[in-house]
Amino acid sequence: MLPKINPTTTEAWKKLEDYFAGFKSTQIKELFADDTERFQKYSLKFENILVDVSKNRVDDTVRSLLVELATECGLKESIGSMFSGEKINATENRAVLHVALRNRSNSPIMVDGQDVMPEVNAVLEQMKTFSEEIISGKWKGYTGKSITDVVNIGIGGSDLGPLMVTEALKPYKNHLNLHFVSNVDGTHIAETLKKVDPETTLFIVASKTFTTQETMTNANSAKNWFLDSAEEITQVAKHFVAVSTNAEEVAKFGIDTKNMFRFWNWVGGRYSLWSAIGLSIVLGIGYENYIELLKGAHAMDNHFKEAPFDKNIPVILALIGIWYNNFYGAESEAILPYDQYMHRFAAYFQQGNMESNGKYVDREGKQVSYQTGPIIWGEPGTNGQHAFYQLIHQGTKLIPCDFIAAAINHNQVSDHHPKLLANFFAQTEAMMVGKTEKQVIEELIADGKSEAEIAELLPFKVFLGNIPTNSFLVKKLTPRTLGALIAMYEHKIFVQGVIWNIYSFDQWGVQLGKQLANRILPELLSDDPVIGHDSSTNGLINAYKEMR
Ligand SMILES: O=P(O)(O)OC[C@H]1O[C@@H](O)[C@H](O)[C@@H](O)[C@@H]1O
Repeated sequence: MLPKINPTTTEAWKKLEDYFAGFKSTQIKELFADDTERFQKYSLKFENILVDVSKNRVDDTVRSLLVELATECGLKESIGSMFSGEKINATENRAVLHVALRNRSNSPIMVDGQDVMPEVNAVLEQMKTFSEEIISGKWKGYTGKSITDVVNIGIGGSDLGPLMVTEALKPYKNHLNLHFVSNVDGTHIAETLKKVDPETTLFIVASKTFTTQETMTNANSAKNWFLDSAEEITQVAKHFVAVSTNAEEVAKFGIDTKNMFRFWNWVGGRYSLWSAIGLSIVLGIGYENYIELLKGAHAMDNHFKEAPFDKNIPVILALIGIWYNNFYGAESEAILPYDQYMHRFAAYFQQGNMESNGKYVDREGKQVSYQTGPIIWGEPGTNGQHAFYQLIHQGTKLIPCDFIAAAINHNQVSDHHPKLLANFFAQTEAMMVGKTEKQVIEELIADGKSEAEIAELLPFKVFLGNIPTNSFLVKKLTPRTLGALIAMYEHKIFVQGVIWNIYSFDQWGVQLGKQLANRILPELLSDDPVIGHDSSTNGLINAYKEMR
């Protein structure tokens, strides 16, 4: 079980607070000036991934106190508890074992006295056989044609993971066209159905619970659309498969449970791309590439389990995040991949982080007195540079940024890649060094500005700098590398949750909106005026009824 330690009561927290008082205005560039070895000391290597954390407001004392904090908060024991299948998701009484799904060394992992690995491997085998039939064209639709298009219908973790990964690994894609439908807005399914042919389309209904309103609504609409052409209900079996933990609901929907790929309640929705929820990934890039993704994640799992905290990449990243979140008061973190294929990566970890660590109640059931999970956001570079970087450089908020790029681009188009990377390196440097008054004056003189003009423009052109960044430079974005990167961020989230003394694997916060929507839906369908809510909600609903 996870310990219940309020981090602010630890010795390390108090030492960090004391140290922070004297350290807080330290400039990162001064830390470099004081130590020519800083890059070597503050960068870590994992396979083909270089993680440079040297451009942070962290010195040796901060790093060792943060490591002390992790130790005092019982991180070592907590990692052991997760990997050994203890029910660390206490509010749902479940183990947390996405690591078992990618446990390529196959060592036994026990839940309730039973090794889960044989079942994990059996589902992988089922995914392999099925995907080979679809990809090779052996699997035929109801008119005898092979499948050309796959539509994944899911939302949240049952959508974002497969979508992000299949976009990131597009260079590994086969001939199948992948589509993802998540939003209950009819536009999403309608626009997708315009692009596909019922004779050659496979629908994957991906839902852990198989009760999610959006997914079931989209799945029913897809089934009705299909039956408009196919007419025979038995033909659904050739075009609809399910991925779920809920066999009963799958059968009720009309999908034969032999066309169901199962997973288990110890897989959290936002950690499920490693489970059968990854079926659309397997179909899109082939089984072997999917296994490479799992292997990369497994290698990162082993690093996380075994490396000492001061050399442990997810641990160091988590601790640096806590330093900014809890001591500097930073409210958000930006994830900025300089890789167009990774354009959904920030969105994916927005759910990963914010659903996991967006909690105000600690593991004792008490309201916390300190900040927990940060707001996560981001877009691919260089687009962000021409949109929101202004605020990062010269706004009033501290935004620590993660920069991710590959040394080798999958598309070697003239000099695009050196230009992309020049921007990557330039931004992390600019964020750290800023631009002093002296530099601005020199530039303005060189531009031929008068003294009066210089005095007027000067304050607007100064950059304070000292904005912290982590840089992740990978050799090439392969399935294995992507797997390792995803696992790295997952474990960072876990470490932070352990230290903040919260439960990272439930998501009760999404329930209230669902409950209220279920109450309002029948009100929208009737013609009677609505009076049971506050005056704003009543007013909006009644106005909607008049407008429609
Ligand atoms: O896979 P399901 O059961 O349809 O759930 C989809 C999503 O539903 C949301 O309500 C949950 O907050 C997510 O964690 C989950 O991924």
